[in-house]
Amino acid sequence: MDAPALWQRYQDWLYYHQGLDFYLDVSRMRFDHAFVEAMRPKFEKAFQDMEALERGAIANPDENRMVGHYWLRDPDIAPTPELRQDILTVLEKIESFTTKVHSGDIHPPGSSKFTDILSIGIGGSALGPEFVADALAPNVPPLAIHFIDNTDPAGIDATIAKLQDRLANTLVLIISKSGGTPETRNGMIEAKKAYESQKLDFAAHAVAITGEDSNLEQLAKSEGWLATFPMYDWVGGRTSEMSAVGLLPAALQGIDIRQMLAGAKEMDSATRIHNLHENPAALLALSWYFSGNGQGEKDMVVLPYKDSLLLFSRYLQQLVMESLGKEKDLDGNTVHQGIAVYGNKGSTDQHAYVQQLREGVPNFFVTFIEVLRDREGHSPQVEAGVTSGDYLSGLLQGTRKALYDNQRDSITVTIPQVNPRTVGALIALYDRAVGLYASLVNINAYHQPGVEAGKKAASAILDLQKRVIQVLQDQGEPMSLSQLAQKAGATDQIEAIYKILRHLHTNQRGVVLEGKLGEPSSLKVSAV
Ligand SMILES: O=P(O)(O)OC[C@H]1O[C@H](O)[C@H](O)[C@@H](O)[C@@H]1O
Repeated sequence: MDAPALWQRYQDWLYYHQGLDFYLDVSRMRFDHAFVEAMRPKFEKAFQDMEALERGAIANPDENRMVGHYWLRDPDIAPTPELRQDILTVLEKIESFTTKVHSGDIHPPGSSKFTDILSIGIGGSALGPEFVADALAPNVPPLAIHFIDNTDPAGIDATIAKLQDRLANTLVLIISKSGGTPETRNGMIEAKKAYESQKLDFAAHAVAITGEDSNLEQLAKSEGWLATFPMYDWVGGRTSEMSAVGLLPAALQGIDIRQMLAGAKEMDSATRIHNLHENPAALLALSWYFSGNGQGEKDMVVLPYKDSLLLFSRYLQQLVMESLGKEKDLDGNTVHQGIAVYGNKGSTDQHAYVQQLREGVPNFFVTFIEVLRDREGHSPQVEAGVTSGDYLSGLLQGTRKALYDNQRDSITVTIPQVNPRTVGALIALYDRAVGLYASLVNINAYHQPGVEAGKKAASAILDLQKRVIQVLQDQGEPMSLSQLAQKAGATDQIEAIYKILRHLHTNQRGVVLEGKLGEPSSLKVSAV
């Protein structure tokens, strides 16, 4: 396509939302008129599916649940007055709790104010709060946030060490919808021990955000924690940023959550429109479908050209991959759907892997996220008439062109600046694009059956570890791995036993391995 034709295509497809000052450009996705026409009936169905979902249909049939994250931004569209009231009540509770924490009305036992937050959660109970904190927390927030989002002991130590001197003034948020995720429970137990080691009352510092009647809620109530906030079964973890999961930590950091909700609500209205051309989420879903042939054949590389949006790619990775990565479609056919998502930020990544994007395997499309406002205040010149921000902007345009010239497609999302409204709008845009795309490819975007397999296998390994330790303790003599496996009744799991023992041995957990470590059959194992 020559330059005038490309400029015309750009103008024909440019989407602009006046209220949000938001642009979407899909002109560098090479779909043609025939493709768009062929997709129209599929989109009509997708629009209707989304309408039914918003009206309260069981859009997550496998878990027999409604899908209501859109109601959080506009409680008036909740399907019943009770649900509407629940949403409003929680929002008021978040705001009044936050006001009291900021004023010192709610304070830790030994001092006048909380200064820090330790947020413990994983997956959808971490990625949204982490992204929003990075994107929006003021430089000097009323409370500074820290995260434990794994069961890595060294990672837990590093976070607790940073907080050691301020633990007495740290508010701990335990976030888990199910209230039973082991990584989160482990983080909580370790945090509790850190409090106890300083003779601090953990309960007086702890807040739970969790589903009704979960183990975590029961624990919080029985121990008299500072507060609990509910999570509803109709909000999925990966779409929970606008529930208490995301709003409470954001509000405590001084982020304007009403603006986040307003931006999301505005984008929700814009993405409800039954018209491909006028609906930015539909344009995204159309582009994804085109690029990957409706089968995820190409990866989505997300490149925000703004440091504060770095974690957006990681946030989207869960939203897109956990929602769309499914073995079966809604009719039970095996389809192995999904779109792989990765990315960090531009221009930094241009000095890392963009070489491959330009010249290597053409198995991706890029989404550039452009932010028009460079910074607050004046920019110095780095060359005559040129600022650092001009460079960032030029590098984005240059990469987009260099990729397009080499048959690599891209989408560009443009926002005026990073603020609570635009971040809310971005989250809402992708919520809807994922929902529409799921309808196009006929899958349930709101469950995650595949995650269970790894959890079950991990719990079987921990059971095996207990059995193996018991056998070792009962047995006085050193044994070979195969003898041990036989006595534990697990001859088919000798490799797992070897790995368990190697880990216990390294951590001096009462197991000694003798022999050549790289030759498992030479090893003798005993308890000490
Ligand atoms: O909030 P939780 O119940 O602790 O769940 C935390 C995360 O873990 C699960 O395994 C799911 O795959 C995620 O969708 C979820 O967000």
